Amino acid sequence: MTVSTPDSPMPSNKENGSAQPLRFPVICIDGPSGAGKGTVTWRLAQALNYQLLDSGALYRIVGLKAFEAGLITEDTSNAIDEQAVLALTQNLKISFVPNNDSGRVDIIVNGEAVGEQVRNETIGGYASQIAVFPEVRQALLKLQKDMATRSGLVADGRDMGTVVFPDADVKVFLTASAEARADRRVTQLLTAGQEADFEAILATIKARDDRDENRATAPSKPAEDALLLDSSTLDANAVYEQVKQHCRDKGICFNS
Ligand SMILES: Nc1ncnc2c1ncn2[C@@H]1O[C@H](COP(=O)(O)OP(=O)(O)O)[C@@H](O)[C@H]1O
Ligand SMILES: Nc1ccn([C@@H]2O[C@H](COP(=O)(O)OP(=O)(O)O)[C@@H](O)[C@H]2O)c(=O)n1
Repeated sequence: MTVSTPDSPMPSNKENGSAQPLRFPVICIDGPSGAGKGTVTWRLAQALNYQLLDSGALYRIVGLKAFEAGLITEDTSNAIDEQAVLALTQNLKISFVPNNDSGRVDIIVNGEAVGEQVRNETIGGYASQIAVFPEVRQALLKLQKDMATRSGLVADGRDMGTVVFPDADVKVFLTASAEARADRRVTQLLTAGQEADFEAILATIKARDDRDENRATAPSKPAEDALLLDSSTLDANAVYEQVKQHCRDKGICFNS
């Protein structure tokens, strides 16, 4: 699998000691579904002119393709063929293109744009089913690391601060209660003109949390040096301001 993004010419804007080689800053935003990671990641990437890594999109694409290939079925008790998912993963060519209208990246797979369907909860569930496979995670590791070699990076996921970028300049683990996160999903779906059942959404969020937190490889958990931020009672702006201040404390320079 390969991933590309539009080249960014921005050099490091982290204060750099003259004895150290120039390296690009990395900011990791990890946490469970609906915590607000994507929202704060987008704002940081915009403000800093950094690239954005939506690592969840990688797992979602693999989950979607595995489903389309018949490797995942609706019945979650059926075993999934890890080697077949791995082979499929290795053949994917993915690129991310920032989309100012949606405030997320558009995902291009093998030259074709993937629709918004990839963001839905069903595909999120498929993603978490294939995300337990160590070899699939390994196949996605190098390309994620490579994204930090071209410019500053804001990376959104579950294991950005623990596994992919353990030496990152800034690590944040953003949480919120399952109820607050389900409530946000309901609002999101209703705003998009879709139906939303709070109890059903809460149940799927809890099931995904459980799978992500309890898998053996790269479970979702805060890095030891991460700032823990509970957004249950904070609006998106307050979260952004707190994360921005933490970035400043860690030496990241904002122009405004
Ligand atoms: N602090 C917040 N308070 C309320 N709603 C929020 C907050 N942060 C994000 N949202 C909204 O919640 C939904 C999920 O946010 P998102 O950033 O996609 O979360 P994640 O990437 O962690 O799954 C979106 O509709 C977003 O606008
Ligand atoms: N770094 C990552 C990112 C996502 N994932 C998996 O991919 C799924 C979808 O991630 P996502 O970030 O798109 O999900 P949301 O938080 O947006 O709902 C997660 O539930 C995880 O199972 C992962 O294992 N590691």
